[in-house]
Amino acid sequence: MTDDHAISRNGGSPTKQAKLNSGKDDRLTMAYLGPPGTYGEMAAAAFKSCYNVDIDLVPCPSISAIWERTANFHVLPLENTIHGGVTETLDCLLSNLNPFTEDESSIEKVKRKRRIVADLALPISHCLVVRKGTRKEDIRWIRSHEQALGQSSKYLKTQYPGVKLKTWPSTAGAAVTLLSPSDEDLAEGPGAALCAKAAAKLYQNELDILFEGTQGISDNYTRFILLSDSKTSSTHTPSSIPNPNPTEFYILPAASDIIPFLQSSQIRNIHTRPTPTSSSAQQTEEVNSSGEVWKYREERFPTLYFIEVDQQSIKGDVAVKRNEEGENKEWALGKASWRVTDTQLKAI
Ligand SMILES: O=C(O)C(=O)C[C@]1(C(=O)O)C=C[C@@H](O)C=C1
Repeated sequence: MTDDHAISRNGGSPTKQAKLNSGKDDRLTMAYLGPPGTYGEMAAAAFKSCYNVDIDLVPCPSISAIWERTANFHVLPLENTIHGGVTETLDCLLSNLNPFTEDESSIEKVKRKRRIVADLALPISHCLVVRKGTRKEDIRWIRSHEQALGQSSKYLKTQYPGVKLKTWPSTAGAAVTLLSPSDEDLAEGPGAALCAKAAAKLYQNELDILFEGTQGISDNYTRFILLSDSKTSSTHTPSSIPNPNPTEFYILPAASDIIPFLQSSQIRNIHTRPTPTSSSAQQTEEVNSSGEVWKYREERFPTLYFIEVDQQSIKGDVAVKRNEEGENKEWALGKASWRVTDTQLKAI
């Protein structure tokens, strides 16, 4: 597997990237969040195990780098039991609603064709790791992915009040920074990282686990989604059991677009994200009684909606509406038609 820092410096090995970009290499590729020891790596291994063909795992240095990477499959964390939606993932998915432009680059066209095909719920438990010899009372800062810090916020507030929290694109990447600290880190004193036990084990000669389970509860899960383009999903079928109750995903540009879904189906989930550059902002304003120009909420706080709908509950109206209004009104982002089960996950 490629070293994460090599990727962040070089954008991946030139030969491999050239092959991925050219599409001439027949081998299938799956982009996920590296370096080794991330939860994303575990999710990718689980999705990969459901295919009967060999798939090259392509580690990427951040969630947005996964989205920018050309590959047959993309593995993204979507939501977490404690900390909710993974904002970087939602922003990547919602960027598919950007207005189409004539001079759109080929990667933009490729990104528009990606659809969600499967999901899994990975159990998440974080370890607090330090360089060997560092004691609890020495720790001046703690680094991890925003989600791991958020999931552990109660523990961090009570056990490490006043300690500086630093974000990093991945949990395992945060642990790696302890191995060769930057000048800035050294100046701030000894630090710690939150990561999976798998990452702590990879560096067990250099790192110690000071505490296991910083998220505080045992039933903590992160849901990962698998995306692929229609050509890949039509030619490669997973061996996993189809989801008996699949869900469909949509991006909606206005809150009012949720109404037909509310009337005609069961909504399982709604995530919202601000979109300052969104074309959905309405250019309407009126003068209020004190002569002040009142701008509508949509204009000052433009928002996109990512909704998940129970497919079996969708009644005719939404289906008809979909055909009538097409992709200008709403964007279908695919369907989780299969799932890696908890039993399959345990076996990996
Ligand atoms: O940093 C990692 O190890 C990841 O796989 C990312 C990620 C996330 O984005 O939510 C995945 C699972 C955990 O919730 C923490 C971090």
